[in-house]
Amino acid sequence: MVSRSSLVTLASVTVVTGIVAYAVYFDYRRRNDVEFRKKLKKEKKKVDKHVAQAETEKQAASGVSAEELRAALAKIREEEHPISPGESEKHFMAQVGLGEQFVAQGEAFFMPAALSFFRALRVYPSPVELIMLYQQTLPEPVFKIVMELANMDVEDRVQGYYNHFPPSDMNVSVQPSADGTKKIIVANKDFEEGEVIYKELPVVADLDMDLQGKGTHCSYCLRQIGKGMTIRPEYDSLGAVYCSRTCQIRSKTQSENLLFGADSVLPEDSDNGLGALVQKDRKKAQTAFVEYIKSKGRLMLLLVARVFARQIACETLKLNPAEPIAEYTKHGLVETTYSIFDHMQRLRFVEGKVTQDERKLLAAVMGAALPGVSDIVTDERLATDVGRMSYNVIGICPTGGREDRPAPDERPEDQLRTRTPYGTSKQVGCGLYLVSAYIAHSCAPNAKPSFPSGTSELHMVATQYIKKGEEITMAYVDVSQHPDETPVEARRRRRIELARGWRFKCECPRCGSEVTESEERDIGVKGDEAKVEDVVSRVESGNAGTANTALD
Ligand SMILES: C[S@+](CC[C@H](N)C(=O)[O-])C[C@H]1O[C@@H](n2cnc3c(N)ncnc32)[C@H](O)[C@@H]1O
Repeated sequence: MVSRSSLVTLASVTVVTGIVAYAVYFDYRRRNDVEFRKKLKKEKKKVDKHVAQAETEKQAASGVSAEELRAALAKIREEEHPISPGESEKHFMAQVGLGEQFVAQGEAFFMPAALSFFRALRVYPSPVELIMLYQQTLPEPVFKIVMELANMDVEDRVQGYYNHFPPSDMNVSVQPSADGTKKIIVANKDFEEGEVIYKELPVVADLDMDLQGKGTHCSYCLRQIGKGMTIRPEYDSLGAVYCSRTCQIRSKTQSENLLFGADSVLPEDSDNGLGALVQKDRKKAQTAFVEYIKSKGRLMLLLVARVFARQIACETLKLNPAEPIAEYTKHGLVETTYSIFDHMQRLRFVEGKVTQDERKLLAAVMGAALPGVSDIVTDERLATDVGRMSYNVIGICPTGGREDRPAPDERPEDQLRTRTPYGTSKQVGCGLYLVSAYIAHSCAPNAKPSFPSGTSELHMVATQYIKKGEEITMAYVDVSQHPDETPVEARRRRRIELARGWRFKCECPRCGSEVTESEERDIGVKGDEAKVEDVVSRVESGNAGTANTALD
């Protein structure tokens, strides 16, 4: 048997790697396509039949050297990878078939057999399920080779993440902090004061609730729109408006259609009339969700919904052979190396609060657009993602922000806080910026986010000379001293805001030199309560534990 702890790790690791990407499609097929289910059953039967024969041929350990496995893995990685779910399914079936044939040839063919089974595993949406099936059906040496390969593959992928992220043209890299407890952003070259270090677009962004649907700002890029210049789609339950067709199309493709639109989510030829069938339910579910988030001001829930929708959109776009995938990859609509899920998983967070009703409302919207996908909205995942979102979003304040934001009516400790040196009260909305999320707070920062194009495009600007290798910092809160404050009061305000919003006691050099012992008390937090997901810290410390030792 595969041990439970190994399976849990494997499950999470495979989720981290983004193999989950195909799940949306496969899950849909499994539920809705009788032929597909039959095919899977047939494959299992073939494998079962083989077991009886393989039982008599059981070998000892794989005995394949690490070098040999690494070379084989490198070769497999160079092979063309199927992109569309249709291609993946074909590839899966072909590789399982090949593997069986090799196994039937006997021991001398165990290595090529294992390579085929491993190729199949790489594209299968529920790898843990398949591994369990492999364990029951494959000769032990073949199973061991498959597991060794899978293990190497996952480890390389997870550990290789920071070789791809941030993209090299952003002039910064992610490095461990001096005490090794977190990750920080470091400059890859020198920057003069006032120079733009990098520009970044948000993965998701939204207007504050009071501006939603008002017609004054673009719902996608958040730009202020002149009177009479708005594009208002015919149907949109959130009341979105746009400044241009480009914004409308990007928004629709990424998340708006699935959450608040009326068009079919699947391309026409894969739709099978589903679109027309679900239209009524869709409108009802959307209206209930919109009413809820507007009345409760649940901006973070809306942003998380957009992340879910964007992930699904990435998968459904791959279903459309008429659309060149390269186009979408160029605009970041389809990720090929690491998915949005991979990125999200690594963000630091404090667990968020989500009610059962909220989960049901969102699941209903998603399920009505694409039956089957609501399963990905679990209580646990939603709470973590809402926590991650609240913890990492940056306030968008073009030209220094606005003055007419309604004062929040929650208690200070429950108010929405976004990272912005201008103060959340000045923002028009907020967004999740993957690179900027890694920047630590300082009360004497060397950089600041600005929005010179009047949109959600963030420019990280050096506010002083920054030397190559130096850590980049920004202020999460307004660190200036207001006219009605003494220096002690200003310090206390910013430290309390940091404690309430991000649950840490600021340890920046300025606080280190200014804060007296008596001021240390009463800010509501002792150390740092934020965390990264267990599986991420385990994998990053090289402790994944998924090797062939997974056998009890
Ligand atoms: C620099 S890290 C970047 C987060 C990154 N995603 C990670 O995995 O470590 C940001 C975290 O460091 C801590 N932090 C940031 N600025 C800090 C400060 N001035 N004093 C103490 N802790 C700070 C907080 O826990 C914050 O969540």
